[in-house]
Formats: sequence, structure tokens, C-alpha cells
Amino acid sequence: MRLSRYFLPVLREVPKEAEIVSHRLMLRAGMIRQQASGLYSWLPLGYKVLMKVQRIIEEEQNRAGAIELLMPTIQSADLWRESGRYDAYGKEMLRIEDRHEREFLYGPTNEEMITDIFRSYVRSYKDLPLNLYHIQWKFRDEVRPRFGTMRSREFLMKDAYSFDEDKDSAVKAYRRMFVSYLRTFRRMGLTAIPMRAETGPIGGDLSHEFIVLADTGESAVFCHADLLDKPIPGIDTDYEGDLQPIVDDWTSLYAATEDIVDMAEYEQAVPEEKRVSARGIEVGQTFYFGTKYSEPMKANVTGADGKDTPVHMGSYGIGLTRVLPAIIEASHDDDGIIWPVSVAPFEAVLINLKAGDDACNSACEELYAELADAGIDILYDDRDQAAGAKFATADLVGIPYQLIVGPRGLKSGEVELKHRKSGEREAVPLAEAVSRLK
Ligand SMILES: Nc1ncnc2c1ncn2[C@@H]1O[C@H](COS(=O)(=O)NC(=O)[C@@H](N)CS)[C@@H](O)[C@H]1O
Repeated sequence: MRLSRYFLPVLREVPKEAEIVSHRLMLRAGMIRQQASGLYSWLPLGYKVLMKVQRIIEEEQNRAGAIELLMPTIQSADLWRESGRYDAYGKEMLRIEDRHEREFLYGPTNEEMITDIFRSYVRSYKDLPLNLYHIQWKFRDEVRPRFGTMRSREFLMKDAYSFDEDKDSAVKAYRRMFVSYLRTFRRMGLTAIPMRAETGPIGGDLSHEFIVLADTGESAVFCHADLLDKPIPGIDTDYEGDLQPIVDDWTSLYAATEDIVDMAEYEQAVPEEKRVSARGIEVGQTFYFGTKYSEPMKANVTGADGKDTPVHMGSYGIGLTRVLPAIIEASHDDDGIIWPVSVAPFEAVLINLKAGDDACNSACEELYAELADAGIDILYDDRDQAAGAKFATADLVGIPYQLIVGPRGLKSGEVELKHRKSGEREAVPLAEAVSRLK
């Protein structure tokens, strides 16, 4: 992509309403624009990162055996009356009337709707286990939206729902999602620690919040330091096998959020030098809630014994539009964002130090074509601007590699490769530049 033809509205000044670094940087880097309280437009650069995060989530959900579909954002109130949550959900729910004065709502989550889909088609235990998920916009009328898209009113969520014949099988489904979350967040460059959590409006009696430690996190968390550098399950993890050892390994060390921590238990379980009490960002949450929805909504299957019983369910959410600021909180410096390559909007930015200089222009045009042919997601800063402005933009938007082409380097047949994360710079022969980025 040529920057002169892109749409990247970076801001010079720090927006005053932004209280935390990720909010400031997402605005300055031209990733988002606030349209109203808690409502954002995703501008091209931000949207590109959001879609890279989505692809990683889809890959890991599919690897764990979940099947993707897509449900609408608008839901019928009657469906929520069946589960009893229509009134219980409170003021966070945006209630809507259509032209025929029928009652609808903008879905804050989809347990009722997915249960309705399930009960319409599945009758036998032979069709289980089943895990259906979608990635869809949600609306929660947060009383105090803040920190940019960290806590917004409209947000993008992956929500998966598992259906099993009994609790034992449902706990196996829970473990598959638990393990897939360990892989998913680490692939985005995040260390997300599973912590026992309250279940809140979703319900149930088994739940973990996946927490990224960050000074600006909304909740206080308490955990054992050994959880911070534990290796995640490999790409060859057998999701049909016994995942209990992995889950036990990750839950045997103490980790709890402030709403369920037992300080005496924490101090008893964790030696002083291993105690980590910090602030955390909840990027995902897993729930087992049995027949909470299938009972009232009569989502039953006929078992091997010929008896009809309500299915045991769980739900598993990831806040995609919260993951982006979480990554920035965990990976930035004074010059801007430092994207992990896996989610970076572009893998590299080609910087022409002297647009208008024939040698630089032709070298850049050649490199740009070769990089694109090599399948590298490249941004070419071809603007007629001073070098300093180009470096500042590249550092701000956080692209992992900068390929810098200047008249002096070209004279010795070299370009400069800068690693955004380490700041290291190295002279690379022109002919090797593309292979260095592959
Ligand atoms: N207001 C919000 N803004 C941004 N992300 C949010 C917001 N509310 C929740 N999230 C994200 O969405 C994830 C799932 O939300 S939740 O309430 O915990 N879980 C559910 O809604 C269940 N239905 C899981 S499928 C959270 O872990 C968080 O990462």
C-alpha cells in the first residue's frame, strides 16, 4: 500500500480526553475515531489490526473443534423473556421497538439465541458434543464507557457456546476452550492468565477470566509469579484427548480476581517472593452454566436411555476490540505502538528518505514490487515529507520493521533495516533486503 494513497489520519497532539496510553495511541495513530460516547469508527489501520486478531481467534477456535456461524445483532425480546433475563439484565440492555411496535434489543450476548438455534435442529445425544461460535458486534449501555475501546458500548466479541449431554462432557468442552484461549492470546503477543472469576449475569458455577497484567487494568488481581512465564500448549495439542493435565497445571497455582480473592488463602498458597498483585485487563472469560438456559428454553436431547434431558452448556467470550488496547498497553514505548508481527497492520514499512531523488525513487519502486510479490504486507511511505516525519509516523503506528532507503546507503548498494521493538538498525545489501523480511 502506498501511504500517499492510503487513509491514515495520524494526530500530532495528544487528545486530552484520553486517560490511558492505549487510548491516546489508538487516536494518534489514526486507528479509531469516537462517534459518540462509547461508539467508535474503526479507521483503516485499526480495522486491519482488528481483522488480524479475528483471524487468529478463528484459527484457534476451529482448531479446538468449534464451528463458526453468524447471528444478528438485533434480537427478539420474547426470546429473552423465555430465559427470564429480559427484565433481569437491567439498564445495560438497549431496548428497541420496530415500526410494528414489536419489542427488540441490541444483543449484549447470545446465550438465548444460540439455544434457540440448537433446540430447532438437535434432538439426539448422538449429535453432541457441539460448539458453535460467532464474531459479532454487541451493545451494552455501560454507565461509564471509558479508556477508548477498552470499555465501549458497542464492541466486537467472539462468543462460543458448547452443548453436551452431561456435566462431565461439558467440562471437557470447557477445557477445550480453556486450552484454546491459552494459545489464542499468546499468538497475539499477550500473556493472559486464567483466573477464577465471578459469573455475574451470564450465570453458572465455573468460570475463568483471562487477564492481561497492565497498570491501567480495571481489576486488581492476585496470582503466583510462575504463571507469568509458563509455556502454552503446542500447535499439536490433541483436543480430542485428555486436556485435564494442562488445565490442572494452569489452575494449580493461585490466581484470582479481586471479586473472589481470599487473601488468607492467597497468602497461604503463594510464598511471599512469588506473590504478584497487580491490575489486570480481562480480555476473555469462560463459563460453564449447565442447564441455566436449556431448562427454561426446553433445549433437550434424547439420551441413549431414551429419556429427554436438557443439554449442559457453556459460553466462552473474547473481546476483540478490548484485545487491541490490551496489546498496546503491554507493548509500546515513548515513540508509539510496538505491534507483534502476528497482528501488525503491515509487516514492514518502506521509507523513501528522499522522495523525488531518482535513485531513491527507482530503488523504492523495485523493492516495493519485490516485497509485494514475496507476499509481504508492506506499507510504502512515498510521501513528499522530511525523513523525521516519516520515522515519527512509522514509530507511532508501530510497524515491526522499517526498510529505509537513502541516497548515501544506495551509493554503497545498501538499505537500512530497523527493528521497531529493539531499535536495532543494520545495513543490508539491497539484494538481500526482501529475503531478510521473509
Ligand atoms: N463494554 C465492553 N467493551 C469492550 N469489551 C467488552 C465489554 N464488555 C465485555 N467485553 C469483552 O467481552 C468479553 C466477554 O464478555 S463476558 O460478559 O465476559 N462474557 C459473555 O458475554 C459470555 N456470553 C461469553 S460468550 C469480556 O471478557 C471482555 O473482553
